[in-house]
Amino acid sequence: MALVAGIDSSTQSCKVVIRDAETGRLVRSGSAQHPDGTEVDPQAWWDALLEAIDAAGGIDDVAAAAVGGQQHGMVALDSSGEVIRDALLWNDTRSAEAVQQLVNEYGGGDQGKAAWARMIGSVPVPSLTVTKLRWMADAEPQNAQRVAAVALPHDWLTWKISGSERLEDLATDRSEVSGTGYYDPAAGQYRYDLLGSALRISEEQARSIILPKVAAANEEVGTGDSARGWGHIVLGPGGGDNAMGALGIGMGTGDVSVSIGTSGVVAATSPKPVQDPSGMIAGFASATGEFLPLAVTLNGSRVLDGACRMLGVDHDQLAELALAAQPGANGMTMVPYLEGERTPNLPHATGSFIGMSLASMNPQDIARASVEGLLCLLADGLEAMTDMGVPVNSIQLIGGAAKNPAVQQIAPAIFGRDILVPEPGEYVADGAARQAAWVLSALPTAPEWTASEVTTFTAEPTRFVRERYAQRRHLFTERS
Ligand SMILES: Nc1ncnc2c1ncn2[C@@H]1O[C@H](COP(=O)(O)OP(=O)(O)O)[C@@H](O)[C@H]1O
Ligand SMILES: O=C(CO)[C@@H](O)[C@H](O)COP(=O)(O)O
Repeated sequence: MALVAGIDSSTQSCKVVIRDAETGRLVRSGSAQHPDGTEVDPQAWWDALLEAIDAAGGIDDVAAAAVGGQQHGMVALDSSGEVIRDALLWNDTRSAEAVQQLVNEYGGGDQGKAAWARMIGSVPVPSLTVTKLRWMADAEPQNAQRVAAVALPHDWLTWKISGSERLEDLATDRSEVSGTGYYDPAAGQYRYDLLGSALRISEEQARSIILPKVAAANEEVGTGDSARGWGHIVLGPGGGDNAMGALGIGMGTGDVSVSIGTSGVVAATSPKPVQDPSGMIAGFASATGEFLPLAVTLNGSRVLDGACRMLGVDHDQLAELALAAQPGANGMTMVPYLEGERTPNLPHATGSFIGMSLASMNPQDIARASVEGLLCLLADGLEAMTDMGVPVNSIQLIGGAAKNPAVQQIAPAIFGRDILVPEPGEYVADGAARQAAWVLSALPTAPEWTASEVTTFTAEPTRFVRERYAQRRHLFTERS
Protein backbone atom coordinates (compact mmCIF):
# COMPACT_ATOMS: atom_id res chain seq x y z
CA MET A 1 0.00 0.00 0.00
CA ALA A 2 1.62 3.28 -1.13
CA LEU A 3 0.98 6.30 1.09
CA VAL A 4 0.78 9.95 0.04
CA ALA A 5 1.00 13.14 2.10
CA GLY A 6 -1.14 16.23 1.49
CA ILE A 7 -0.25 19.51 3.15
CA ASP A 8 -2.38 22.64 3.67
CA SER A 9 -0.28 25.61 4.77
CA SER A 10 -3.17 28.00 5.36
CA THR A 11 -3.45 31.38 7.01
CA GLN A 12 -3.97 30.18 10.55
CA SER A 13 -2.35 26.74 10.60
CA CYS A 14 -0.59 23.91 8.80
CA LYS A 15 -2.37 20.58 8.35
CA VAL A 16 -0.91 17.30 7.12
CA VAL A 17 -2.93 14.26 6.04
CA ILE A 18 -1.47 10.88 5.13
CA ARG A 19 -3.72 8.84 2.85
CA ASP A 20 -3.68 5.55 0.98
CA ALA A 21 -2.78 6.50 -2.60
CA GLU A 22 -5.16 4.01 -4.16
CA THR A 23 -8.33 4.35 -2.08
CA GLY A 24 -7.83 7.73 -0.43
CA ARG A 25 -8.41 6.22 3.04
CA LEU A 26 -7.18 8.53 5.81
CA VAL A 27 -4.31 6.86 7.64
CA ARG A 28 -3.16 9.64 10.01
CA SER A 29 -2.96 13.42 10.30
CA GLY A 30 -1.44 16.29 12.27
CA SER A 31 -1.50 20.07 12.50
CA ALA A 32 0.33 23.07 13.99
CA GLN A 33 -0.56 26.73 14.43
CA HIS A 34 0.77 29.68 12.41
CA PRO A 35 1.52 33.06 13.99
CA ASP A 36 -1.05 35.87 13.75
CA GLY A 37 -0.60 38.85 11.51
CA THR A 38 -0.62 39.78 7.84
CA GLU A 39 3.19 39.93 7.64
CA VAL A 40 4.91 36.66 8.52
CA ASP A 41 8.46 35.29 8.40
CA PRO A 42 8.16 32.24 6.07
CA GLN A 43 10.44 30.36 8.49
CA ALA A 44 7.37 30.18 10.80
CA TRP A 45 5.50 28.20 8.08
CA TRP A 46 8.46 25.85 7.72
CA ASP A 47 8.66 25.31 11.50
CA ALA A 48 4.88 24.69 11.63
CA LEU A 49 5.13 22.25 8.70
CA LEU A 50 7.84 20.23 10.48
CA GLU A 51 5.74 20.24 13.67
CA ALA A 52 2.61 19.14 11.76
CA ILE A 53 4.59 16.38 10.01
CA ASP A 54 5.79 15.14 13.42
CA ALA A 55 2.23 15.30 14.77
CA ALA A 56 1.13 13.19 11.77
CA GLY A 57 3.69 10.52 12.64
CA GLY A 58 6.29 11.63 10.06
CA ILE A 59 6.43 11.24 6.29
CA ASP A 60 9.35 8.82 5.98
CA ASP A 61 6.96 6.11 4.72
CA VAL A 62 5.17 8.20 2.08
CA ALA A 63 5.87 7.79 -1.62
CA ALA A 64 4.67 11.23 -2.76
CA ALA A 65 3.68 14.59 -1.28
CA ALA A 66 2.17 17.88 -2.42
CA VAL A 67 1.51 21.23 -0.76
CA GLY A 68 -1.56 23.49 -0.98
CA GLY A 69 -1.20 26.93 0.52
CA GLN A 70 -2.74 30.31 1.22
CA GLN A 71 -2.55 32.17 -2.09
CA HIS A 72 -0.80 35.35 -3.22
CA GLY A 73 1.66 35.92 -0.31
CA MET A 74 4.87 37.59 -1.51
CA VAL A 75 8.01 35.57 -0.69
CA ALA A 76 10.86 37.63 -2.16
CA LEU A 77 14.22 35.81 -2.35
CA ASP A 78 17.72 37.16 -2.91
CA SER A 79 20.35 35.55 -5.14
CA SER A 80 21.46 33.21 -2.35
CA GLY A 81 17.88 32.02 -1.77
CA GLU A 82 17.40 33.94 1.47
CA VAL A 83 14.02 35.52 2.22
CA ILE A 84 14.49 39.30 1.84
CA ARG A 85 11.70 40.46 4.16
CA ASP A 86 8.70 38.99 5.97
CA ALA A 87 6.08 37.76 3.51
CA LEU A 88 3.10 40.04 2.94
CA LEU A 89 0.00 37.83 3.05
CA TRP A 90 -3.14 37.82 0.88
CA ASN A 91 -5.02 39.73 3.62
CA ASP A 92 -2.46 42.52 3.99
CA THR A 93 -4.01 45.69 2.56
CA ARG A 94 -1.03 48.08 2.64
CA SER A 95 -0.78 47.88 -1.17
CA ALA A 96 -4.18 49.60 -1.71
CA GLU A 97 -2.47 52.67 -3.18
CA ALA A 98 -0.37 50.42 -5.46
CA VAL A 99 -3.64 48.96 -6.81
CA GLN A 100 -4.78 52.44 -7.84
CA GLN A 101 -1.42 53.14 -9.49
CA LEU A 102 -1.44 49.89 -11.47
CA VAL A 103 -5.04 50.38 -12.66
CA ASN A 104 -4.27 54.01 -13.61
CA GLU A 105 -1.16 52.98 -15.57
CA TYR A 106 -3.33 50.80 -17.82
CA GLY A 107 -6.01 53.40 -18.59
CA GLY A 108 -7.57 54.08 -15.17
CA GLY A 109 -11.14 53.52 -13.96
CA ASP A 110 -13.28 50.99 -15.80
CA GLN A 111 -10.89 51.01 -18.77
CA GLY A 112 -7.91 50.15 -16.55
CA LYS A 113 -9.83 47.41 -14.76
CA ALA A 114 -10.97 45.92 -18.08
CA ALA A 115 -7.37 45.98 -19.35
CA TRP A 116 -6.18 44.01 -16.32
CA ALA A 117 -9.08 41.54 -16.61
CA ARG A 118 -8.00 40.90 -20.22
CA MET A 119 -4.29 40.61 -19.34
CA ILE A 120 -4.44 38.39 -16.24
CA GLY A 121 -8.10 37.37 -15.86
CA SER A 122 -8.51 39.49 -12.70
CA VAL A 123 -8.69 43.12 -11.62
CA PRO A 124 -5.91 43.91 -9.09
CA VAL A 125 -6.81 44.13 -5.40
CA PRO A 126 -4.29 44.42 -2.53
CA SER A 127 -4.27 40.62 -2.19
CA LEU A 128 -2.52 40.04 -5.52
CA THR A 129 1.27 39.60 -5.39
CA VAL A 130 1.84 42.13 -8.17
CA THR A 131 0.51 44.94 -5.95
CA LYS A 132 2.76 43.88 -3.08
CA LEU A 133 5.79 44.03 -5.36
CA ARG A 134 4.82 47.59 -6.40
CA TRP A 135 4.43 48.51 -2.72
CA MET A 136 7.91 47.14 -2.00
CA ALA A 137 9.44 48.94 -5.01
CA ASP A 138 8.18 52.27 -3.62
CA ALA A 139 8.35 51.76 0.15
CA GLU A 140 11.48 49.59 0.38
CA PRO A 141 13.56 50.14 -2.79
CA GLN A 142 16.64 48.66 -1.08
CA ASN A 143 14.72 45.37 -0.69
CA ALA A 144 13.21 45.51 -4.17
CA GLN A 145 16.68 45.86 -5.70
CA ARG A 146 17.77 42.59 -4.06
CA VAL A 147 14.94 40.50 -5.57
CA ALA A 148 16.37 37.56 -7.53
CA ALA A 149 13.27 35.34 -7.37
CA VAL A 150 9.64 35.63 -6.27
CA ALA A 151 7.86 32.62 -4.81
CA LEU A 152 4.48 32.15 -3.13
CA PRO A 153 3.92 30.34 0.18
CA HIS A 154 3.18 26.87 -1.20
CA ASP A 155 5.92 26.79 -3.83
CA TRP A 156 8.49 28.07 -1.33
CA LEU A 157 7.50 25.22 1.02
CA THR A 158 7.72 22.62 -1.77
CA TRP A 159 11.24 23.94 -2.50
CA LYS A 160 12.16 23.70 1.21
CA ILE A 161 10.91 20.09 1.34
CA SER A 162 13.13 19.32 -1.65
CA GLY A 163 16.14 20.71 0.23
CA SER A 164 17.30 22.52 -2.92
CA GLU A 165 18.99 25.88 -2.60
CA ARG A 166 18.92 26.53 -6.36
CA LEU A 167 16.39 29.18 -7.32
CA GLU A 168 15.99 27.44 -10.71
CA ASP A 169 14.37 24.47 -8.88
CA LEU A 170 11.39 26.55 -7.70
CA ALA A 171 8.17 25.11 -9.18
CA THR A 172 4.49 25.91 -8.99
CA ASP A 173 1.22 25.20 -10.82
CA ARG A 174 -1.36 27.19 -12.83
CA SER A 175 -3.81 27.59 -9.95
CA GLU A 176 -1.27 29.36 -7.77
CA VAL A 177 0.50 31.42 -10.39
CA SER A 178 -2.82 32.68 -11.80
CA GLY A 179 -3.23 34.66 -8.57
CA THR A 180 0.05 36.54 -8.83
CA GLY A 181 -1.07 39.29 -11.24
CA TYR A 182 1.88 38.65 -13.58
CA TYR A 183 0.61 35.48 -15.26
CA ASP A 184 -2.04 35.15 -17.96
CA PRO A 185 -4.01 31.98 -17.19
CA ALA A 186 -5.81 32.00 -20.56
CA ALA A 187 -2.51 31.99 -22.49
CA GLY A 188 -0.57 30.03 -19.85
CA GLN A 189 2.31 32.52 -19.80
CA TYR A 190 4.15 34.74 -17.38
CA ARG A 191 3.79 38.48 -18.12
CA TYR A 192 7.31 39.82 -17.46
CA ASP A 193 6.12 43.23 -18.68
CA LEU A 194 3.71 43.38 -15.71
CA LEU A 195 6.34 42.05 -13.31
CA GLY A 196 8.71 44.75 -14.55
CA SER A 197 6.17 47.53 -14.27
CA ALA A 198 5.31 46.41 -10.71
CA LEU A 199 8.97 46.63 -9.72
CA ARG A 200 9.54 49.78 -11.82
CA ILE A 201 12.15 48.02 -13.97
CA SER A 202 12.17 47.15 -17.66
CA GLU A 203 10.68 43.93 -19.03
CA GLU A 204 14.21 42.85 -19.95
CA GLN A 205 15.42 43.36 -16.36
CA ALA A 206 12.32 41.54 -15.10
CA ARG A 207 13.26 38.52 -17.24
CA SER A 208 16.38 38.06 -15.09
CA ILE A 209 14.15 37.50 -12.03
CA ILE A 210 13.49 33.81 -11.48
CA LEU A 211 9.83 32.84 -11.28
CA PRO A 212 8.84 29.27 -10.38
CA LYS A 213 8.50 26.86 -13.29
CA VAL A 214 4.79 26.24 -13.97
CA ALA A 215 4.37 22.46 -13.91
CA ALA A 216 1.47 20.41 -15.27
CA ALA A 217 -1.09 19.27 -12.71
CA ASN A 218 0.34 15.75 -12.44
CA GLU A 219 4.00 16.53 -13.11
CA GLU A 220 6.75 15.54 -10.71
CA VAL A 221 8.66 18.69 -9.70
CA GLY A 222 11.42 17.07 -7.64
CA THR A 223 12.03 14.76 -4.73
CA GLY A 224 12.30 15.29 -0.98
CA ASP A 225 15.48 16.32 0.82
CA SER A 226 17.71 13.25 1.07
CA ALA A 227 19.53 14.81 4.05
CA ARG A 228 16.23 14.41 5.96
CA GLY A 229 15.73 10.86 4.67
CA TRP A 230 13.06 12.07 2.22
CA GLY A 231 14.97 11.39 -1.01
CA HIS A 232 12.44 8.75 -2.13
CA ILE A 233 9.44 11.12 -1.84
CA VAL A 234 8.15 12.33 -5.22
CA LEU A 235 6.90 15.93 -5.06
CA GLY A 236 3.82 17.17 -6.90
CA PRO A 237 3.52 20.81 -7.96
CA GLY A 238 0.89 21.57 -5.26
CA GLY A 239 -1.31 24.60 -5.78
CA GLY A 240 -3.37 27.40 -4.30
CA ASP A 241 -5.52 26.31 -1.37
CA ASN A 242 -8.83 26.95 -3.12
CA ALA A 243 -7.85 24.86 -6.15
CA MET A 244 -6.59 22.08 -3.86
CA GLY A 245 -9.91 22.26 -1.95
CA ALA A 246 -11.81 21.86 -5.24
CA LEU A 247 -9.70 18.77 -6.00
CA GLY A 248 -10.28 17.51 -2.43
CA ILE A 249 -14.08 17.58 -2.73
CA GLY A 250 -14.00 16.49 -6.37
CA MET A 251 -15.72 19.53 -7.90
CA GLY A 252 -16.89 19.36 -11.53
CA THR A 253 -18.70 21.87 -13.75
CA GLY A 254 -21.81 23.19 -11.98
CA ASP A 255 -20.47 22.37 -8.51
CA VAL A 256 -19.75 25.39 -6.32
CA SER A 257 -17.92 25.46 -3.01
CA VAL A 258 -18.40 28.06 -0.32
CA SER A 259 -15.39 27.91 1.97
CA ILE A 260 -15.47 29.73 5.31
CA GLY A 261 -11.89 29.73 6.59
CA THR A 262 -10.00 32.93 7.35
CA SER A 263 -11.12 34.02 3.89
CA GLY A 264 -14.65 33.46 2.66
CA VAL A 265 -14.46 31.98 -0.83
CA VAL A 266 -17.09 31.11 -3.42
CA ALA A 267 -15.42 28.90 -6.06
CA ALA A 268 -16.63 27.22 -9.24
CA THR A 269 -14.95 25.26 -12.00
CA SER A 270 -15.22 26.49 -15.57
CA PRO A 271 -13.93 24.96 -18.80
CA LYS A 272 -13.23 28.46 -20.19
CA PRO A 273 -11.32 31.41 -18.74
CA VAL A 274 -13.43 33.95 -16.84
CA GLN A 275 -12.58 37.67 -17.09
CA ASP A 276 -14.75 39.97 -14.97
CA PRO A 277 -13.90 43.66 -15.51
CA SER A 278 -15.96 44.62 -12.43
CA GLY A 279 -13.43 42.77 -10.27
CA MET A 280 -16.05 40.85 -8.26
CA ILE A 281 -14.84 37.54 -9.73
CA ALA A 282 -11.15 36.63 -9.95
CA GLY A 283 -10.44 34.57 -13.07
CA PHE A 284 -7.94 32.11 -11.63
CA ALA A 285 -6.98 28.67 -12.99
CA SER A 286 -7.84 25.32 -11.41
CA ALA A 287 -5.44 22.54 -10.41
CA THR A 288 -6.79 20.23 -13.12
CA GLY A 289 -6.24 22.20 -16.33
CA GLU A 290 -9.52 24.17 -16.23
CA PHE A 291 -10.38 27.50 -14.63
CA LEU A 292 -11.49 28.38 -11.10
CA PRO A 293 -13.43 31.63 -10.89
CA LEU A 294 -13.46 32.86 -7.29
CA ALA A 295 -15.21 35.52 -5.23
CA VAL A 296 -12.99 36.00 -2.18
CA THR A 297 -13.68 38.00 0.97
CA LEU A 298 -11.18 39.09 3.60
CA ASN A 299 -13.79 38.34 6.25
CA GLY A 300 -14.63 34.68 6.79
CA SER A 301 -14.54 32.57 9.96
CA ARG A 302 -12.99 35.38 11.99
CA VAL A 303 -16.28 37.30 11.82
CA LEU A 304 -17.72 34.54 13.99
CA ASP A 305 -14.55 34.31 16.12
CA GLY A 306 -14.99 38.05 16.79
CA ALA A 307 -18.68 37.63 17.64
CA CYS A 308 -17.72 34.84 20.09
CA ARG A 309 -15.21 37.16 21.78
CA MET A 310 -17.73 40.00 21.95
CA LEU A 311 -20.37 37.76 23.53
CA GLY A 312 -17.95 35.75 25.70
CA VAL A 313 -19.10 32.41 24.21
CA ASP A 314 -17.63 29.53 22.22
CA HIS A 315 -18.64 28.55 18.67
CA ASP A 316 -21.35 26.11 19.77
CA GLN A 317 -22.88 28.66 22.15
CA LEU A 318 -22.78 31.28 19.40
CA ALA A 319 -24.76 28.87 17.20
CA GLU A 320 -27.34 28.27 19.95
CA LEU A 321 -27.79 32.02 20.39
CA ALA A 322 -28.11 32.67 16.65
CA LEU A 323 -30.63 29.85 16.19
CA ALA A 324 -32.69 31.12 19.14
CA ALA A 325 -33.23 34.47 17.36
CA GLN A 326 -35.72 35.17 14.58
CA PRO A 327 -34.48 35.63 10.99
CA GLY A 328 -33.55 39.26 10.47
CA ALA A 329 -32.26 39.77 14.05
CA ASN A 330 -35.05 42.18 15.00
CA GLY A 331 -34.13 44.61 12.22
CA MET A 332 -30.37 44.59 12.82
CA THR A 333 -27.80 44.06 10.04
CA MET A 334 -24.13 43.32 10.52
CA VAL A 335 -21.85 44.50 7.69
CA PRO A 336 -18.77 42.34 8.29
CA TYR A 337 -15.95 44.43 6.78
CA LEU A 338 -13.82 43.86 9.90
CA GLU A 339 -10.50 43.61 8.01
CA GLY A 340 -11.46 45.98 5.22
CA GLU A 341 -12.85 44.08 2.23
CA ARG A 342 -11.71 42.65 -1.07
CA THR A 343 -15.01 41.69 -2.76
CA PRO A 344 -16.14 44.44 -3.05
CA ASN A 345 -12.73 46.16 -3.05
CA LEU A 346 -12.94 48.34 0.10
CA PRO A 347 -9.53 47.95 1.76
CA HIS A 348 -10.12 50.72 4.33
CA ALA A 349 -13.69 49.79 5.32
CA THR A 350 -14.68 48.77 8.85
CA GLY A 351 -17.61 46.63 9.99
CA SER A 352 -20.87 47.93 11.46
CA PHE A 353 -24.01 46.88 13.28
CA ILE A 354 -26.79 48.87 11.64
CA GLY A 355 -30.39 49.20 12.84
CA MET A 356 -29.71 48.53 16.51
CA SER A 357 -32.64 49.08 18.84
CA LEU A 358 -33.45 48.07 22.39
CA ALA A 359 -35.25 45.07 20.86
CA SER A 360 -32.12 43.84 19.08
CA MET A 361 -29.41 44.66 21.65
CA ASN A 362 -29.27 41.16 23.05
CA PRO A 363 -26.85 38.25 22.57
CA GLN A 364 -29.24 36.25 20.38
CA ASP A 365 -29.75 39.00 17.80
CA ILE A 366 -26.07 40.00 17.82
CA ALA A 367 -25.15 36.35 17.12
CA ARG A 368 -27.84 36.05 14.43
CA ALA A 369 -26.84 39.30 12.70
CA SER A 370 -23.18 38.17 12.69
CA VAL A 371 -24.00 34.85 11.01
CA GLU A 372 -26.45 36.49 8.57
CA GLY A 373 -24.01 39.31 7.69
CA LEU A 374 -21.21 36.83 6.93
CA LEU A 375 -23.55 34.73 4.77
CA CYS A 376 -24.98 37.79 2.94
CA LEU A 377 -21.43 38.84 2.01
CA LEU A 378 -20.83 35.35 0.56
CA ALA A 379 -24.25 35.26 -1.15
CA ASP A 380 -23.29 38.47 -2.97
CA GLY A 381 -20.19 36.61 -4.23
CA LEU A 382 -22.36 33.74 -5.45
CA GLU A 383 -24.67 36.18 -7.23
CA ALA A 384 -21.68 37.77 -8.99
CA MET A 385 -20.71 34.28 -10.14
CA THR A 386 -24.15 33.53 -11.61
CA ASP A 387 -24.19 37.04 -13.19
CA MET A 388 -21.04 35.98 -15.09
CA GLY A 389 -22.94 32.97 -16.46
CA VAL A 390 -21.10 30.41 -14.33
CA PRO A 391 -23.48 27.45 -13.83
CA VAL A 392 -24.42 26.68 -10.22
CA ASN A 393 -26.08 23.29 -9.74
CA SER A 394 -25.00 22.49 -6.19
CA ILE A 395 -23.29 24.30 -3.30
CA GLN A 396 -20.95 22.59 -0.83
CA LEU A 397 -19.96 24.31 2.40
CA ILE A 398 -16.38 23.69 3.60
CA GLY A 399 -13.69 25.39 5.76
CA GLY A 400 -13.40 25.70 9.55
CA ALA A 401 -16.73 27.51 10.10
CA ALA A 402 -18.69 24.98 7.98
CA LYS A 403 -18.89 22.88 11.18
CA ASN A 404 -21.03 25.55 12.86
CA PRO A 405 -24.69 24.47 13.22
CA ALA A 406 -25.99 28.06 12.82
CA VAL A 407 -23.98 28.52 9.61
CA GLN A 408 -25.27 25.17 8.30
CA GLN A 409 -28.92 25.96 9.09
CA ILE A 410 -29.01 29.66 8.15
CA ALA A 411 -26.97 29.33 4.92
CA PRO A 412 -29.84 27.77 2.87
CA ALA A 413 -32.18 30.58 4.00
CA ILE A 414 -29.72 33.30 2.92
CA PHE A 415 -28.56 31.58 -0.29
CA GLY A 416 -32.13 30.56 -1.19
CA ARG A 417 -30.85 27.10 -2.17
CA ASP A 418 -30.11 23.76 -0.51
CA ILE A 419 -26.63 23.57 0.96
CA LEU A 420 -24.55 20.38 1.05
CA VAL A 421 -22.16 19.92 3.95
CA PRO A 422 -19.55 17.15 3.59
CA GLU A 423 -18.22 15.47 6.72
CA PRO A 424 -15.81 17.75 8.61
CA GLY A 425 -12.37 17.33 7.06
CA GLU A 426 -9.25 19.00 5.72
CA TYR A 427 -10.28 19.23 2.08
CA VAL A 428 -7.34 21.40 0.96
CA ALA A 429 -4.82 18.91 2.39
CA ASP A 430 -6.93 16.10 0.90
CA GLY A 431 -6.75 17.74 -2.54
CA ALA A 432 -2.97 18.00 -2.21
CA ALA A 433 -2.82 14.31 -1.21
CA ARG A 434 -4.97 13.41 -4.23
CA GLN A 435 -2.62 15.38 -6.48
CA ALA A 436 0.36 13.52 -4.98
CA ALA A 437 -1.40 10.19 -5.73
CA TRP A 438 -2.06 11.43 -9.28
CA VAL A 439 1.63 12.26 -9.81
CA LEU A 440 2.54 8.80 -8.56
CA SER A 441 -0.07 7.02 -10.69
CA ALA A 442 0.80 8.36 -14.16
CA LEU A 443 -2.99 8.32 -14.85
CA PRO A 444 -4.38 10.99 -17.22
CA THR A 445 -6.83 12.21 -14.56
CA ALA A 446 -6.70 12.32 -10.75
CA PRO A 447 -7.45 8.95 -9.12
CA GLU A 448 -11.09 8.44 -8.08
CA TRP A 449 -11.31 8.38 -4.29
CA THR A 450 -14.46 7.59 -2.33
CA ALA A 451 -16.39 10.85 -1.82
CA SER A 452 -17.22 11.76 1.78
CA GLU A 453 -20.78 11.58 3.15
CA VAL A 454 -22.75 14.75 2.53
CA THR A 455 -25.66 16.17 4.59
CA THR A 456 -28.23 18.39 2.84
CA PHE A 457 -29.56 21.46 4.67
CA THR A 458 -32.82 23.06 3.48
CA ALA A 459 -34.63 26.18 4.76
CA GLU A 460 -37.30 28.67 3.75
CA PRO A 461 -35.52 31.52 1.95
CA THR A 462 -35.33 34.77 3.95
CA ARG A 463 -35.02 37.11 0.97
CA PHE A 464 -35.79 40.17 3.12
CA VAL A 465 -32.56 39.67 5.08
CA ARG A 466 -30.50 39.95 1.89
CA GLU A 467 -32.51 42.88 0.61
CA ARG A 468 -31.97 44.79 3.82
CA TYR A 469 -28.26 43.89 3.75
CA ALA A 470 -28.07 45.22 0.16
CA GLN A 471 -29.59 48.53 1.30
CA ARG A 472 -27.20 48.84 4.24
CA ARG A 473 -23.87 47.38 3.09
CA HIS A 474 -22.71 50.84 1.93
CA LEU A 475 -23.28 52.34 5.40
CA PHE A 476 -19.84 51.73 6.87
CA THR A 477 -17.11 54.09 7.99
CA GLU A 478 -13.51 53.98 6.82
CA ARG A 479 -10.71 53.04 9.20
CA SER A 480 -9.29 56.21 10.76
N1 LIG B 1 -17.48 25.30 15.03
C1 LIG B 1 -16.97 26.41 14.48
N2 LIG B 1 -17.76 27.48 14.23
C2 LIG B 1 -17.27 28.61 13.67
N3 LIG B 1 -15.98 28.76 13.33
C3 LIG B 1 -15.14 27.74 13.56
C4 LIG B 1 -15.59 26.51 14.13
N4 LIG B 1 -14.51 25.67 14.24
C5 LIG B 1 -13.44 26.36 13.74
N5 LIG B 1 -13.82 27.60 13.35
C6 LIG B 1 -12.95 28.65 12.80
O1 LIG B 1 -12.44 28.23 11.55
C7 LIG B 1 -11.17 28.88 11.31
C8 LIG B 1 -10.15 27.86 10.87
O2 LIG B 1 -10.61 27.29 9.68
P1 LIG B 1 -9.63 26.93 8.49
O3 LIG B 1 -10.49 26.54 7.33
O4 LIG B 1 -8.65 25.94 8.98
O5 LIG B 1 -8.93 28.34 8.25
P2 LIG B 1 -7.64 28.67 7.37
O6 LIG B 1 -7.62 27.62 6.27
O7 LIG B 1 -7.89 30.04 6.83
O8 LIG B 1 -6.44 28.64 8.26
C9 LIG B 1 -10.81 29.59 12.61
O9 LIG B 1 -11.10 30.98 12.47
C10 LIG B 1 -11.71 28.92 13.63
O10 LIG B 1 -11.99 29.73 14.76
O1 LIG C 1 -6.66 35.04 -1.15
C1 LIG C 1 -7.29 34.00 -1.18
C2 LIG C 1 -7.77 33.43 -2.46
O2 LIG C 1 -7.65 34.32 -3.53
C3 LIG C 1 -7.53 33.26 0.10
O3 LIG C 1 -8.50 32.27 -0.06
C4 LIG C 1 -6.21 32.69 0.60
O4 LIG C 1 -5.84 31.66 -0.29
C5 LIG C 1 -6.29 32.29 2.05
O5 LIG C 1 -7.01 31.13 2.26
P1 LIG C 1 -7.44 30.58 3.72
O6 LIG C 1 -6.23 30.52 4.57
O7 LIG C 1 -8.50 31.48 4.23
O8 LIG C 1 -7.98 29.21 3.41
